[in-house]
Amino acid sequence: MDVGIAESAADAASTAADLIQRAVRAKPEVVLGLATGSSPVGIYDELARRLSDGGISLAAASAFMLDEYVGLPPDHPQAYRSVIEDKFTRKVDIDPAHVHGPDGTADDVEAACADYEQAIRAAGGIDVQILGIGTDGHIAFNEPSSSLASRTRIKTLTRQTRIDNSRFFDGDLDAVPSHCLTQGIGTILEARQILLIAAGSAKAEAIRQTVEGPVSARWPATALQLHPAVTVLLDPAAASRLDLADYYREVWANKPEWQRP
Ligand SMILES: N[C@@H]1[C@@H](O)[C@H](O)[C@@H](COP(=O)(O)O)O[C@@H]1O
Repeated sequence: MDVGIAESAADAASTAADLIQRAVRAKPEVVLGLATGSSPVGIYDELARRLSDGGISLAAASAFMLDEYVGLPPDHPQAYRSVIEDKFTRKVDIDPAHVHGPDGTADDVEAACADYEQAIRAAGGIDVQILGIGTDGHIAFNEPSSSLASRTRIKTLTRQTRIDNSRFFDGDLDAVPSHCLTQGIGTILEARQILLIAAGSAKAEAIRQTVEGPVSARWPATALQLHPAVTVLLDPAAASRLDLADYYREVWANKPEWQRP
């Protein structure tokens, strides 16, 4: 795991955009894995800025979202399909027909999840998966106790996650759906490269567990320790509980040019 502790959340987002820009230049038909939530918004803004500067084009790219609420119509402002359009895809030149998400309105949930897995495979797999992290250590919506081998499926959200996300529903906990469709941890681990971004002290414990804790379904993001190409980009507050922060800073500062994101 590469752990980068930036001076600020904005710097972390800019470093993440560097990594994605490099991947897009190497493969214009890159397949991106998109996360919702507030954490990746800085990355999306930075990519949009670079696009308008001519530094990047996503015209040949495609994308797969991590997860979706069950029961919200796709045009609901908090449906992840709408959120990703608002925060990212409408600002860049990616073809909207090439942006995919799990179907949270499907009658046959199992078939919808199997179809989603098949669509990812048919696209050749995800090249760069962007991740945030929940305060309880979830990635996508893989809540604690999720199988580390799980595939796309329906999950029940924890009360903590619904409380955390109620800020997007005017603070109304009852308005936050109780279920979601989410890529599984096994699905996420098949991405070729994974980029997790976190900021703020509320994420510090989840980050400590993710980077330094034992691999355990109690903290689902710890499964990322099993992946060979993970970059974790943090602001100082999110990194504040790491025992080995000085070591990570030293490693990052001394990376040879070819190893830099
Ligand atoms: N399903 C999403 C996750 O993909 C996201 O990483 C996480 C953190 O959200 P935020 O970045 O807003 O803190 O919560 C949501 O519930």
